[in-house]
Amino acid sequence: MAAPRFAALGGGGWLGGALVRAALSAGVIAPATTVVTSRRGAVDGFEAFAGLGMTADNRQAAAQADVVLVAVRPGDIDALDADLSGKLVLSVMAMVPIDELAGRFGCRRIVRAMPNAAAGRLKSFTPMVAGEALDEQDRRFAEAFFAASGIAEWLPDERALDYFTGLTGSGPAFFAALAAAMERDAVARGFDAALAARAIRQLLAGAAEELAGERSPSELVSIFKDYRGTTAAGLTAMEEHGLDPLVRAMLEAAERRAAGLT
Ligand SMILES: NC(=O)C1=CN([C@@H]2O[C@H](COP(=O)(O)OP(=O)(O)OC[C@H]3O[C@@H](n4cnc5c(N)ncnc54)[C@H](O)[C@@H]3O)[C@@H](O)[C@H]2O)C=CC1
Ligand SMILES: O=C(O)[C@@H]1CCC=N1
Repeated sequence: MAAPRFAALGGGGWLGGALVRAALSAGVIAPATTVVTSRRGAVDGFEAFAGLGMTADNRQAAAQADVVLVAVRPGDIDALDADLSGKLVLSVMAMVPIDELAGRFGCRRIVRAMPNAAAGRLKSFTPMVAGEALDEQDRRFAEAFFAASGIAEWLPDERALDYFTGLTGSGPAFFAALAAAMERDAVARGFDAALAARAIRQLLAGAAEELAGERSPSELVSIFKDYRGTTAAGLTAMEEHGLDPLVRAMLEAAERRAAGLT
């Protein structure tokens, strides 16, 4: 697959930058045919990719591209001046549906994708939804682009993407919140904050590797319950204090926000 002319609008940001660097490193796009836009016109983080273009001019960058990534925050979309008609558009913006993208930017070939904060570590889970006008080559390109920063999978429709926006898009923050709560508890019990921080970071790194192994999360929970020891006591307390309803409320709130209902 030859590298297309590519423009990343807002590509200097956290997520856009991670996606573009991953795709450049994987050879899905090429520095000489890629332009990253930012408000200032130049951003750090692309030093390894000689020949890559940078500009503040979204309209011009998009006009010269075949494929356009839109990676600004939803609140910045009104100020985004670009005509994307005739382009393959990849949007990672939460809360901006395909119909709205088509209406604002005049595009028809649209992929909405929802990577997560692990994209920079090439460990994103990235669900994608295809707009109606996509052809097979567009689908293959989107798969290659998002697979460069993790695992990319198609979902059937935007309702499913709204749910996954909470589940895996926001997911890293939910684990961060649990870890931060454990850290706060240790500090409240009088332990040194730096010690608590080191302990929790190592705990998370180890637990993540273990959970990515052969045993599923529910298998691991069940194995630990069988000991009828300290872990089982803590797990039972989690259940008794409403773990499942808490998780349901958390994911429903994120989903409703993704769907524009709150
Ligand atoms: N950070 C995350 O974990 C995830 C973010 N997203 C979506 O990705 C999008 C970007 O999020 P982040 O990268 O986290 O935000 P960010 O704030 O780091 O990046 C957005 C970038 O767009 C730039 N920008 C704003 N207006 C611009 C304009 N008119 N022209 C050129 N550049 C402009 C900003 O200066 C900034 O560098 C959001 O729409 C968000 O919903 C989706 C999934 C996960
Ligand atoms: O919080 C947000 O709105 C975006 C979408 C998923 C992760 N970050």
